[in-house]
Amino acid sequence: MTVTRGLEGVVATTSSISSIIDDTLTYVGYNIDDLAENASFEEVIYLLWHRKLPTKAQLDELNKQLAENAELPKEVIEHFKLYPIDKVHPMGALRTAVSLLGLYDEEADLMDPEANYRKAVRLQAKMPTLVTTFARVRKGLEPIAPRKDLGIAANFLYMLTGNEPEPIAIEAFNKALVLHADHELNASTFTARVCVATLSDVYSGITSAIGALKGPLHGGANEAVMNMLTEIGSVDRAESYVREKLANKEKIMGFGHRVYRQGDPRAKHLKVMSEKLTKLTGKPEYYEMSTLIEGIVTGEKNLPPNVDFYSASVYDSLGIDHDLFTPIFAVSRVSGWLAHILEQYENNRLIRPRADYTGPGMQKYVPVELRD
Ligand SMILES: CC(=O)SCCNC(=O)CCNC(=O)[C@H](O)C(C)(C)COP(=O)(O)OP(=O)(O)OC[C@H]1O[C@@H](n2cnc3c(N)ncnc32)[C@H](O)[C@@H]1OP(=O)(O)O
Ligand SMILES: O=C([O-])CC(=O)C(=O)O
Repeated sequence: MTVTRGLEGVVATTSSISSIIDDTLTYVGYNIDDLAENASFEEVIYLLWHRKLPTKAQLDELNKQLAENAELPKEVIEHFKLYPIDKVHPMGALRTAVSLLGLYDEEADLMDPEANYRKAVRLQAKMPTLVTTFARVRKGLEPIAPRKDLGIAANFLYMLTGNEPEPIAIEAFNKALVLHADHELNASTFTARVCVATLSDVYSGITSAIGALKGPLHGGANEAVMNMLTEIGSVDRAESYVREKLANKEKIMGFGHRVYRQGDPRAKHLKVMSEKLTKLTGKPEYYEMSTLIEGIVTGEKNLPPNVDFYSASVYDSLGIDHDLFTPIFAVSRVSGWLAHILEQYENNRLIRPRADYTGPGMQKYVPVELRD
């Protein structure tokens, strides 16, 4: 048996959702650069789920469905209040809450394609509300209900604070949502597909995917980047900090990628937003620190920044708590996970690879009282 560690380079499925070819990322053939500059997150959701951009009427209909489904069952809000709030990471809360949502969805185990699509709409609609509601409940604040007249980016920021966000904040947040929406067969998407390939339900698939995204080698890296910037604290400390880490063979969060070699095409959009927003909010040092770190890591290790690196200072500039960064990734990526889950159901085969056994050879069972 040949083992490919971490399944690097292994092609495990066909998919018509997104592609990474020669370091270029496309969603259904649309270059991510084009989408980041021009598209709303809702248009991208439609694109991923239907493999075409919506007409105005189709987009209006999707927006209406999302708005109608954004409120949470009151039981889920009450459940948040039972969590050991000061010990719970919001990704753990989100993973649990999505699983709980499944219990209140009468169609949870209904397997026909229309029912699965309806569940996709309901889950996508509720993800921002789950994150913002938990963020408020844990601070002892009243949850703020979603508004029907706001898109997902504006609504998220509104539900978090109760204030209507500035246009620049909506633009930045929408761009981040567009950039994180899908990424071929990344670890969390693969997890979702493995789960539903057993013909398990959509909620189980998304719950599993959230668990995989949480890790710091994947979506959890954006929070880890912010922790690093906070720990460094000032621009003059950045160089020695990073050089010491590299000398100790420690990883610098937000750098490197399993697939990209020349660089992650999403990072440059977030870098531009980070420069703009950190200046506007009077915290340019986070951008300056980031560019300095980028120069060192790229120079020393030839590792360019990935999507998580500049998203950290963007979200921080928007006044968002650092442990909500990865849940925000999930608010966006759930669109891709759902697209992949629906695609998996359409042409399903159980995903079950093999392991090359390296344990002991055949052994004889010895009763417990005779064992040394
Ligand atoms: C949305 C996303 O999921 S994007 C990725 C987010 N994750 C991070 O930013 C965490 C930091 N980055 C990493 O851990 C890795 O680059 C990964 C997990 C993203 C990709 O990893 P892989 O392709 O498996 O590379 P692997 O971890 O085997 O590293 C290969 C070599 O590069 C080094 N390397 C990789 N990333 C980094 C890094 N961020 N900092 C320093 N060195 C690194 C490794 O130490 C290793 O060196 P060695 O060969 O001397 O032992
Ligand atoms: O593709 C990957 O391995 C990780 C990544 O960048 C993503 O999920 O956006």
